[in-house]
Order: sequence, then structure tokens, then C-alpha cells
Amino acid sequence: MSDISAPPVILGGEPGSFPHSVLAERHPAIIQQVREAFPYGPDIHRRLDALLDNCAEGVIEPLPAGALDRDRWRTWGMDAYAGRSWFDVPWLWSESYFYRQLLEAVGYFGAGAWQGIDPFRPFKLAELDAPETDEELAVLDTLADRPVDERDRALLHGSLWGNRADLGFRLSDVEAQKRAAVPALVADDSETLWSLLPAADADVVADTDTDAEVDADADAGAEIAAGIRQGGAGSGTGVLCLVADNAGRELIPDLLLAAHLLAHGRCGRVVLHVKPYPYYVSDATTADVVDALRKLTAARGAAGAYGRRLWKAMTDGALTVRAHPFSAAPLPYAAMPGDLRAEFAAAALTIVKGDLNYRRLVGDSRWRPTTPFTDVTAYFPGPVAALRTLKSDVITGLDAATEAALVAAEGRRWRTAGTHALIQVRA
Ligand SMILES: O=P(O)(O)OC[C@H]1O[C@](O)(CO)[C@@H](O)[C@@H]1O
Repeated sequence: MSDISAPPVILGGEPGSFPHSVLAERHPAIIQQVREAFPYGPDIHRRLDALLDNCAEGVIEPLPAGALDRDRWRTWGMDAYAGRSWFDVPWLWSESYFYRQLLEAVGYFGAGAWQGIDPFRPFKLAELDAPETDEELAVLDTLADRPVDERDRALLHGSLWGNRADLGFRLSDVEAQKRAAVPALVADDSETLWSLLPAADADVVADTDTDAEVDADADAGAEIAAGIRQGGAGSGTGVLCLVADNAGRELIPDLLLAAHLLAHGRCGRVVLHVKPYPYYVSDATTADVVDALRKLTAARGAAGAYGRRLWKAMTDGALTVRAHPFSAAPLPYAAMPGDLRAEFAAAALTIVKGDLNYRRLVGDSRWRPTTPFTDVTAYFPGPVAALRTLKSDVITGLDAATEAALVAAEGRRWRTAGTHALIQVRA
């Protein structure tokens, strides 16, 4: 193993740096958006004001004595960081704690009327209902009769590029969606990824049924069951852990990929890891999975067929949703607890989605970009793949020529603009 002694962790304190802008500009903007999205009463407005002041000038305050997860946050570093500036502690920690404090302010965990009300839900639903989402779903009809390896690639890339759909990112960077994505990946280990899963059963019929076919089927239940039997036709019995990132336009392609892998026997079961509570604006929770499935099942054409198949997969256990508390921890995955470690160890492959999960996977440190990804993820208990669009400074696993070309063309911008993407795998 080459040099993996971790370089300094990224802090948010350097004015002009990307992390600093997230703490100083994005977080106040998010407070404002949330405030405007609900008719909260005066108490919540006061608490949001206090959080706004606290983020700008104050020091990190501990969670209130009655908070149910207070002890957990103490083990995650709250005692060490309370009393210090938001800008002086690890950025991963302060950014994560901001979302926990925002939920505190809006009464998400309280005993009152706002308990359990996701402050980001209006933004997530608006995205799910956007015409762009329907356009993306309609593309599935054109894939239905393509060879399976073409569908493999299309659905993997759909899941990868779905990671551009990140509401927190767009809140602070309204131009983000307009910038063209650069299709060439900065690292592409997709062949290794496919090699970790049993070969697709090529005899399996296309995993999409058109509405016409569904209508022709007198018994919709039989159609759904047939879809699942197709899923059983391949040879894969292994578990695929899919560590989700954003809801809506990222989660839908993630679910489509899961359905495709199940349908072609490339795994026997998918465990979808989501956040236990609203986080980083658009991160997916169980409620968001249900919304995405409803969206799919209500769609026409191939998308609807995928939706029905996924719904059935959930009810019969082929697709399970998991909301482990550590999924919203302010810590790298290297610090994961034993039960989660055992789950990932037992999986044939864990696919980790998105920028935040990448930061947690490799450690939110100032790595040299050419530090091997396989070295920094050597601690991970099983084969792991990262699918990520680049939205923060951390990067590993580049070859020197790629790094040099990116720097020559864009300076540091390629790291945070959300225009580049990667697929990295440690087998
Ligand atoms: O939804 P994603 O891909 O995890 O992106 C969220 C990322 O956005 C950021 O806020 C930076 O843009 C990071 O802090 C975080 O890693």
C-alpha cells in the first residue's frame, strides 16, 4: 500500500475557499428558503433567527438536554466541538451539524405539531413534479429494446449523472444546472464494477413493459408477478448495498438501476441505504423513496412498469430500505459502527452515491489527487464503488495526466463545479 497517511482534514475557515462559502453563504440561504416554504409560527421564526446569528458569529452549541440523539452526537464529537467556531472544526462535521440544528429549530424532533415535517419536502416534490423528470422517464421507452449491456451502461450513467440533481448545491449555485456536463469521466472503473457482479442473464426479456402490453394483460397482478419472475431468472444471489444520496431526480435513476440489476440476476437483493431524517436539503429518506415509487408507478410506458416491479420488489423483500443512524453521521465511513461494517462486509458490492458520501468514504482531507482510491478505501469491509459528480474539493485516484489536464484547463474549478464525474472501484 502506498502513502495513505491522511493529510490535514478540510476546515471551513479559509475565506474565499469553497467550504467557507458553504458555511457563510449557503447555510444562511437555506435557512431563508426553509423559512419561506412553511407558515411557521413565531417560535420557529425566532429559533431560525437564532440559528442564523449563531452560524454567522456564534460558536457551536450543544443539542438541548432532552434531544433523543444527544448521546449519539456526543459520541460523534459534539462535546469536543461545542464552544468552538463553526469555521474552526472539520467542515464535514460543521456542515452536518448545521442540518441537525436546522431540524431542531423547525421542531422536527420536538413534541409539537411540526414533528416529523420535512422542511425540504416542498423543494423535493417540486423537483419530482418538474417536466424534466418526466422527460427523463420517457427516455426509458427508447431503451426497452436495446441490448442488455447497453442498458447496463445507460442505467449506470443515469444513476451517476443523477447526482448532479442536488438541491443544496443549486441553492448556492443557481448556474449549476446550466453548465454543461463533461461526459468524459475523470476516472472510470466501470469495467471492474461490472466484473464484481454475475453476468447478466441475456435471455431475460427486456425489463420494461410498455403500457400497451400492460393494458393487453387482463390481470395487472400477473404482469407484475411476471416482472419479478424475470428478476429471479438470473444467477445472482448476492446482496447489493446502494448507499443513496439525493431524492427525486437522483433517486429515481438509482431505483431504476436497482430494478435492472435485480431483473437481470446481477444480484439477488438490493439494500437501499437512505438517511434517517432530512439532511443536506435533498438527501433521500424513506418518505422520499415512497414518493419516487409513486411517481414511477403513476408514469406511463416503461417507467410505470419499472415502478410496479420496484413496488413488488419492496413488498417481497428483494428491495429493502435501510435508514441507519450512521448514514447521517458527521464522520467518515472509516469510523462506521460494527453492525454497518458487517452489512457492507456481507455485500457482493456496495455502491456509494454522491459527493458527500465520497467525502465520507475517502475521508474529507486534502488528499493529493493521485493518491490511489484503492488505498484510501482499503479499510472498507467489502468491494466498494463510488459514483459521484464532483462538487467539493476532495479527490483521489486520478492519474497524473488527467489531473494535469484538468488543472491546465480549469484551475481548481473542476473540483467543485458539478460538471465532472467519476466511477471508482475498489474490488
Ligand atoms: O448531494 P451530494 O452529491 O452529496 O452533494 C452534497 C455536497 O454538496 C456540498 O454541500 C458541496 O457542494 C458538499 O458539502 C456536499 O458534499
